[in-house]
Amino acid sequence: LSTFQWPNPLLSYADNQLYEGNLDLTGGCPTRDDTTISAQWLRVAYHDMSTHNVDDGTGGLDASIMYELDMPQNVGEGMALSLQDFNGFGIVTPFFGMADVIALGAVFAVVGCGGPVIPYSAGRIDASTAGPPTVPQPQQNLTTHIELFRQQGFNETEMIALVACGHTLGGVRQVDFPLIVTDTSTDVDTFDTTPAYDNTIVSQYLQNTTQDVLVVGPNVTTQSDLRIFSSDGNVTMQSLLSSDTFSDTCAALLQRMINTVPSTVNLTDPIAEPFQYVIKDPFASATVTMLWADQQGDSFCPSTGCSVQSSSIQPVFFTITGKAQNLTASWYLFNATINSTSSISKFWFEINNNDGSDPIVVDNGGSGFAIEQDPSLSLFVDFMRSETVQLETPGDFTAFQKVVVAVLGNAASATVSMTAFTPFSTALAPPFTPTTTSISLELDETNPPEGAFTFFTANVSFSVTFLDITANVGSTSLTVENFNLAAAIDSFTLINVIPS
Ligand code: HEM
Repeated sequence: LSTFQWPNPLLSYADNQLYEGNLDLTGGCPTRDDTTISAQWLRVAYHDMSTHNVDDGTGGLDASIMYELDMPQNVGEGMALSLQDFNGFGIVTPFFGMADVIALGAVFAVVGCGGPVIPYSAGRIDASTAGPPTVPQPQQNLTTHIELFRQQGFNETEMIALVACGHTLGGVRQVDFPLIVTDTSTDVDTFDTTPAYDNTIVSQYLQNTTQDVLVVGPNVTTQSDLRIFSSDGNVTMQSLLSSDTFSDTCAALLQRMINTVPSTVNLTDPIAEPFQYVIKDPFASATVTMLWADQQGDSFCPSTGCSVQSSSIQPVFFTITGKAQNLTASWYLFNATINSTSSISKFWFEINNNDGSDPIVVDNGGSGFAIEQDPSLSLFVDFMRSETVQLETPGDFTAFQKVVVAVLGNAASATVSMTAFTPFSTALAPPFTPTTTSISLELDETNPPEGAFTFFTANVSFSVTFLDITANVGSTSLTVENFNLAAAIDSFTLINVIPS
């Protein structure tokens, strides 16, 4: 059973991205530009983190890499390409920025090529300027590398392992490092013979069969992997010959790497398993019931709560992160009709195994899933009245969301507005920054007031994913923050307008 306390928008969103999200480009460890997408994503995460300074707590994984691509240490087409991938996913939100996406990318990179599942935390804060040029470069000496890794928070042993944990993927690109890869017929000289996230980088190094050009390349000055790997007499590399040790060591070090953030930033607890799924064992003949209580003072529901059984069950399609953990799960869906006068104060669930055992109560750690409401002023997005409108004229297709907001209270005199968040940047190159626009809502002519509710509406573009909605009545103001429009539109009515 889950220990996750609802509501927690950041943890919920991170959990959803990790287990059911869009970042699934790395499954099967696909090749791109003669390296792998995973290699490109992991390198971005390391370079972004490399601006950390343990001495003053500044820098770290903060998306400052978006402003650092012209620094020589960040050469390579994989950098801009990866950031374009991340922008294109459109998953940044007002509370989940590019730095969180870069860190999530590292998790997907490693698991996509068969490596361990790195427990993921969210909550990074995006920088708006470049950090210092502190990414290690191959021509620097060992003393410099030890000092750069110390500044990033890693000791010498950790430095050796972390480089091996990185250089199990990808390789060195000839056009960017012509003095390291001298054969101009080579595009990318890979560090080892397998694209997989495995310890071949270690075994081939120890067997003297390595092809890593940062070990055996023609230029002694740029043999940085050789200097680093051998710096403790190969003791650390020997320990990584065990694939379990390699996997565990890399998972721990890469988790620390992606959690290296400015000291002012607080990350969530790590997500090591999906906490939205409270039924852990397959309950073959289980019945799942949703219960709810009405607002205090009203007595529409019996004291045991109103209840409804799940109306349908859908399979959960897990990302590679879930698949790597051998997870299977189902969504139980509910259709509850709630009395508009007595309303709802909280809901919870009961799972009955139908085998004579006591039902399992899922009630958010005892408090229930509380819905806060102020009877003098409340608002919500009305999923039933909201529409996805598609206009199909020959040669032209436009679509938008008609968002309908229900306002309870003295709504005739209300003014309603919203801030719309668009995650995608239309820039062709980094930095990619989201945009917000202000929209005022009008009284909805097509939906006259009903019960105690008045309906307001505005059209928003398809690229908008999150809304902050504010209603003002007299001196009272109410804002619903971070409404996930992208998730809601699945439930909107689809209207196709095809002019004759
Ligand atoms: C002294 C430290 C390091 C040096 C000097 C170094 C240097 C390099 C160089 C020169 C490349 C070739 C880049 C290109 O051609 O695009 C490279 C690639 C790469 N590095 Fe490092 N690196 C270091 C540490 C790390 C660490 C700690 C990680 C991650 C944990 C890492 C991850 C990667 C990855 C995944 C690639 C392959 C990129 C691709 O194939 O697109 N490196 N590194």
